[in-house]
Amino acid sequence: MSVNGGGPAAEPLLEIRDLSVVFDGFRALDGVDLTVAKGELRFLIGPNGAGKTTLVDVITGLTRPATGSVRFAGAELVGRREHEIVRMGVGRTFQTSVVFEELTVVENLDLAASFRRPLWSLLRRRKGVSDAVARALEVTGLTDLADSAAGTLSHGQRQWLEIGMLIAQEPRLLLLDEPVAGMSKEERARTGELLTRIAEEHTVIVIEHDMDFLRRHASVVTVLHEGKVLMEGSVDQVRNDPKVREVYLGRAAQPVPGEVG
Ligand SMILES: Nc1ncnc2c1ncn2[C@@H]1O[C@H](COP(=O)(O)OP(=O)(O)OP(=O)(O)O)[C@@H](O)[C@H]1O
Repeated sequence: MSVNGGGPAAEPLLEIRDLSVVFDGFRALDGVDLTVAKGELRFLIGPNGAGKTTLVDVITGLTRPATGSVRFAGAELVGRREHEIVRMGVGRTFQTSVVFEELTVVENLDLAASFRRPLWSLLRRRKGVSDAVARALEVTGLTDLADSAAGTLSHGQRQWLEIGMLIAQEPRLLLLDEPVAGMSKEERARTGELLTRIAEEHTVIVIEHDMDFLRRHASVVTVLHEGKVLMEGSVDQVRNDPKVREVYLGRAAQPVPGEVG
């Protein structure tokens, strides 16, 4: 389905075709097709167990699919190791924190940045912070906290640091898993601005359940359900789609998109 108003098709960065993942006979993903254009900020939603995390796990090389292909900037990712995929420019956040509490904000960013740097450049003495670290500090708004220990940050600041650690690796594609979970209203608003800023220079895929956040910040939304793409469209199209409403209404514990936020 075209969701960009019929204009010239943007250059695809991620092209997923016929992707299936089977766990002990159970199809966690079942023939998923997904195309994300360069520079897009794409939201991925779906009820619990829809396959969102599994999809990100396949893109990042953590899980091997039974069938299908994942092409990133024209190169096949299926069959590659996780660290190789990171080096190719795909970064992700995890639901569990990867921040070193006793290190400062800038030290955490520097460590993350060094992950993609060739060994010879690590052996050279560097003065001050690298461009990638300086940019990550600026984009996340953490410059004033650069020398604070990560362990002293608030929950929101810590989430921004994790996003900053990804940016410091200068990925072309960022995959963020529920970046506003547990955040205050102000922190959510700041995170929305942060994502919009990041999407100016990167392609971003965000798994997010928070409908209020989606209404404010999402443009294109892909809905997964039982391992399949149920639909793709604008927030309004998704909210008004009878199939999507049924999927969410069928699960009393989850809000219908757009009605509870
Ligand atoms: N390693 C695994 N072994 C067996 N089943 C798994 C494994 N990982 C995921 N699953 C199953 O695959 C389905 C999809 O899980 P997944 O975590 O991708 O869903 P999700 O959309 O991310 O859900 P949530 O919103 O709850 O995180 C679920 O039914 C889950 O139980």
